[in-house]
Amino acid sequence: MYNSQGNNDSDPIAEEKSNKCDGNDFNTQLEIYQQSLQNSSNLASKIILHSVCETKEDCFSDDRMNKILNSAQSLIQFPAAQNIKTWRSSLSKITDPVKMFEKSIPRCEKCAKSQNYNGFDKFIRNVCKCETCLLEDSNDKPEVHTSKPTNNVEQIAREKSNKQKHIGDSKTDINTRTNWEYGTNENTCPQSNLDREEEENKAHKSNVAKITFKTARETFLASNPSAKRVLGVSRKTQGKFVSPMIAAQEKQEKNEPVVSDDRLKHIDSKMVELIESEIIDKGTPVAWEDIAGLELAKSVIQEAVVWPLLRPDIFTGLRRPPKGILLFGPPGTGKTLIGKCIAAQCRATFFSISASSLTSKWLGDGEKMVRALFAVAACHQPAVIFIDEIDSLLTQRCDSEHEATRRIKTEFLVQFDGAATGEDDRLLVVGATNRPQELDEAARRRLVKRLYIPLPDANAREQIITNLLSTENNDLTRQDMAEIAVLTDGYSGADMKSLCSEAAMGPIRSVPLSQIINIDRDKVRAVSVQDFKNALQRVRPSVSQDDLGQYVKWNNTYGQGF
Ligand SMILES: Nc1ncnc2c1ncn2[C@@H]1O[C@H](COP(=O)(O)OP(=O)(O)OP(=O)(O)O)[C@@H](O)[C@H]1O
Repeated sequence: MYNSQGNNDSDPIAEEKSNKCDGNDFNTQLEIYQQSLQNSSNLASKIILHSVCETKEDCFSDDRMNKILNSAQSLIQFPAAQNIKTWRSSLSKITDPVKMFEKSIPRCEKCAKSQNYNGFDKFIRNVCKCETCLLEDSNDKPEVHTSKPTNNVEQIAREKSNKQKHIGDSKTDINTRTNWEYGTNENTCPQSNLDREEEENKAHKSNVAKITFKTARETFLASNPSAKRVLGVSRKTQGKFVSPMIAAQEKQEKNEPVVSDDRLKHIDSKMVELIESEIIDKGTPVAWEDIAGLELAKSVIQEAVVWPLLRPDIFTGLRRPPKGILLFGPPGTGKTLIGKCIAAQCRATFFSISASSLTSKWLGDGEKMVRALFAVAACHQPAVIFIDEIDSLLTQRCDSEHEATRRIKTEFLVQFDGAATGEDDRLLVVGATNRPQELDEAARRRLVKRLYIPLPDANAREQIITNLLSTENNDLTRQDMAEIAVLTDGYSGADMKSLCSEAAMGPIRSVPLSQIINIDRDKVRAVSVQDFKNALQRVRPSVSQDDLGQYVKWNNTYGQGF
């Protein structure tokens, strides 16, 4: 059926086989297989080819066999161009597809001699569990046949590029060649040809084995490159013991960020790293519409800081923006939201730190931290430094003040004065406090704009309810929401959020306990007015009227006056 010249013109068996098959169907399958060689994993390709061979075993014409042989060559990933000749000539003599694959199986000598050897099966499963192979597996760095020592992974990568080239060759073969010219046109003695072929075949098989078989470790590392990391450092047999702790430290030192900006030259690189990872806020940007009410505060902020930060060329001289603003008022009224919104509107980097963490968490390093914070912010301009609870940093001086706290405070004032002194600097400090009366005079003087952020009025509360319910299934009308807004006089923005969360739990609580795990999301009923009425019993306002009086008084004395 398939003669050594590869000429099948007069082969009646081949013709008969060809007629038996549905040519289109078979060609489609082959095409899928050939495509899979380029796009799928080797294993996937092998499986596809296996099914092609299995189902169409009795209908291979020579032309189709040519195609399969070409595909098989691509599949096996030739180790080196010089082996192509031998490989093709040996494959061209095989007519039975199963034998053809057997021949292409990378196998050890022991397996090859074994009576029970079922190469095709192992080829499909890509395993060989004989002792020789297991031994080879444990020496996880096989030698390769090139002059330069390389590892298996590099070798495979190189072979992949050879493969691409080879696939191109194969396609040409399919279209233009009917003869296996490499194997048949050689003008040499047949016996010596056979011997040489045998030797070359052996060498080739061992090369294929090295490439096709990967150790478990190599396979694992190929799919998990990060697994290459080891605890501590890797050691040689004669190597000195290195503690993982020291190694980790050294590694950290090596990984230190390159200090590219002069302003960071004298700053502790670990602090820079910490600020960049923990203090720079990368949360969702806040828009003005997200902040309910507070219209006056918003318009002052827009005019005083947002526009100047966006157009520093216009806002010069007397129009130069303040370096710092203070937002004061009861807790949970949206001061942090405003800080975030300023940063988002100015497309600025938002640094958010709580002053109390400087005096507690960073006590001892607080001074350095302040210096580092301003230096990093200067490198990330435009930047907004938001300091929550600024009162705990800039309290009025007293005799009992802790030395460390006093030093942090002094450093803050020094940095604040030194910051944004250049014409092009775009740095804004936003301080927030619930206890403005505790701020010292120096702080008040520096935070030029002092804005009262009061409790939300009825309209703002209604807007907060509307915003929060927009993502929940509810059957509240506008009038219901307005009524709830009236009932929540004295609630802060944060209180309103708690109230809505509590009400949203109503429908869940009405689901019988036995169904809570399996119930369909759509079957949970909508949030109702009654849920809000129940929630109002549980969530009470957190700000007292007495406190409010103090804010109003301070606002009248030091505030912006609205
Ligand atoms: N005006 C508002 N508009 C919309 N939501 C608000 C408003 N005020 C408060 N909230 C809600 O309350 C939450 C807390 O607000 P935020 O942290 O800004 O308050 P704060 O004034 O900074 O509080 P604190 O003084 O306790 O730090 C916000 O995440 C938001 O959901």
